[in-house]
Amino acid sequence: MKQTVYTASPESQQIHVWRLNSEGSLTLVQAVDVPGQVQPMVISPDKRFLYVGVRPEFRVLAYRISPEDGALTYTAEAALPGSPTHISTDLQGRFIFSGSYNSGCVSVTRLEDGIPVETVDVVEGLEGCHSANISPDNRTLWVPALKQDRICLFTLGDNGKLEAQNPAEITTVEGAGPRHMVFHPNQQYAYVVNELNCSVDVWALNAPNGKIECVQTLDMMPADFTDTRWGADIHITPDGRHLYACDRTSSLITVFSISEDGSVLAIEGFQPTETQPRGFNIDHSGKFLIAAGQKSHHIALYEIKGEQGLLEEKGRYAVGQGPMWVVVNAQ
Ligand SMILES: O=C1O[C@H](COP(=O)(O)O)[C@@H](O)[C@H](O)[C@H]1O
Repeated sequence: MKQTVYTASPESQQIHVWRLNSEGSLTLVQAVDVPGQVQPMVISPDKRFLYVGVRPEFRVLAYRISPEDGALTYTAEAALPGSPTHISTDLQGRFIFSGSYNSGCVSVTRLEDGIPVETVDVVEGLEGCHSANISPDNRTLWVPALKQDRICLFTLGDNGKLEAQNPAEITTVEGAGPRHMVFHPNQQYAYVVNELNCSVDVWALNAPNGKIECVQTLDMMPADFTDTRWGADIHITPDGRHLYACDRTSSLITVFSISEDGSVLAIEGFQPTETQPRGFNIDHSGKFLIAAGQKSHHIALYEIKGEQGLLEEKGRYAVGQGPMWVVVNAQ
């Protein structure tokens, strides 16, 4: 398996393309100058395109990915109705979703043979909208509205229209601030990092009462932490055994183990990382984690070790200014 890591650095308007070597190192393949401050990124399900959200002119750009070395070639773009805070696609590569914190909306952009064409729906009134996450059955879009302590649930139509479900939302405790989330590979649980109180909620997708239910809430900070909580990102290994979430004030990545059925998390340790880790990701073999330091202007590569999934640093690399998003492609 050939793997490529992409990092976005909005302050220097660059994407860095890295080959992930199997022994645990990165080799720079390309530094791409982007026409705008590049923030969120996602790879198309068929692995042919990297989509990136840019500002101050709100757009999604599509870069074609070279099957040889992962290098990028600018291909197309489409306008977005709000500043892109997070972007993702549906599992069939028919639509791009963009969540906008500052504009308080989520939008759907139609793709034609991988090319972004037009906005087909916008839902407003989602204060602090921080991400858009399609469920493993490609049917329900989960959209955390951080400032409203709720996650809105929409059914994705074949035409890309979003229809509020009944019930239309699930709610966190007051002041939690749901931000990013991931699904367990067994499709039974979702894990949400809450930015403002630095907790992680475990949501059962098919609770016995037929509802989506929060079955565990865990404080992700060390017991003696008293500073301002500022959670950011969350990722799970492909085998569903380990979960990681980061806090930007402490520059820590919290390491969780996950019970066999996915329902229970336990904290295994805390990994100090690059300053202000706003984004990180895990490779497709589940062996490596790459974290971006928004204030250190470096990324760090870690090996995921043993039963507990603790992290061992393998190297750190200078990137552009203000790196904040990491995605990994496997070809
Ligand atoms: O994590 C955060 O994100 C929001 C939105 O970010 P933006 O990059 O889309 O402007 C930010 O305003 C908030 O302060 C921060 O904690």
